[in-house]
Amino acid sequence: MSGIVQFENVGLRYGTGAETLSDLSFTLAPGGFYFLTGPSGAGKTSLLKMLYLSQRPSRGAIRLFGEDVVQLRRARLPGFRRRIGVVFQDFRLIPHLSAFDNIALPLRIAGVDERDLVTPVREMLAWVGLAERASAHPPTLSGGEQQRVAIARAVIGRPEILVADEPTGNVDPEMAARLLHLFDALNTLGTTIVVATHDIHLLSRVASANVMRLDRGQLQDPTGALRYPPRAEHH
Ligand SMILES: Nc1ncnc2c1ncn2[C@@H]1O[C@H](COP(=O)(O)OP(=O)(O)OP(=O)(O)O)[C@@H](O)[C@H]1O
Repeated sequence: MSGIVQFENVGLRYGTGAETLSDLSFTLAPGGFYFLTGPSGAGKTSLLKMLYLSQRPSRGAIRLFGEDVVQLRRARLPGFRRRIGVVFQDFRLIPHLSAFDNIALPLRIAGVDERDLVTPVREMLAWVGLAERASAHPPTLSGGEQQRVAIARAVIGRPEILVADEPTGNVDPEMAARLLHLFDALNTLGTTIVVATHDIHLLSRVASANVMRLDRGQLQDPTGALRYPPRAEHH
């Protein structure tokens, strides 16, 4: 079955304790919008880490873009990671770079000419409501402002997959709706979106979204829609 992300019987165990995640089997369709929800400690962040290749599973198979990534050679990891935008729960901004330069980073790494990156970075700053804060450094920004810089940095390179861990945890409901609209717009352009959130109000805001629910380390998928998606969505 074709999917941009495929998990098959994936389990994750930290150390020698019980499995944190067990028997995860699901397929994400290219161009889909997915929410990952579940109680605190259910394993949402752990699942996302395996998805963006910062954590190997203890068992099972993971394929991204049709390729097995569990046995991937280290040298090939950066090539895969470039195709995935990540909004980390703790932002991971570079403190000595301005908001502008943090957001420009993926474009600079991709070799985009300096003249060509000013407009997209400024547009992205405006999108997340930080046009006036372009030269501010992360330590001088509020939590919500840092979160918005992190989101702008994750989406500016138009990644094929966007993974966001609680991306609206530090902003008010109005800004949360605006950020979700940004994800929706990116989704319309073809990016597959995976958003982990506690916030059940967010879930109803994207009409086409699928909801994946984690509980005690297992994915609740009563309809089987995740394991056997009806078809890829086209926009
Ligand atoms: N690096 C690690 N080493 C050991 N245990 C870990 C590690 N990371 C997470 N855990 C444990 O795995 C479980 C799931 O954590 P995880 O952060 O994935 O949950 P979560 O659903 O994202 O929670 P939250 O919504 O509170 O962020 C927790 O019991 C946590 O203590």
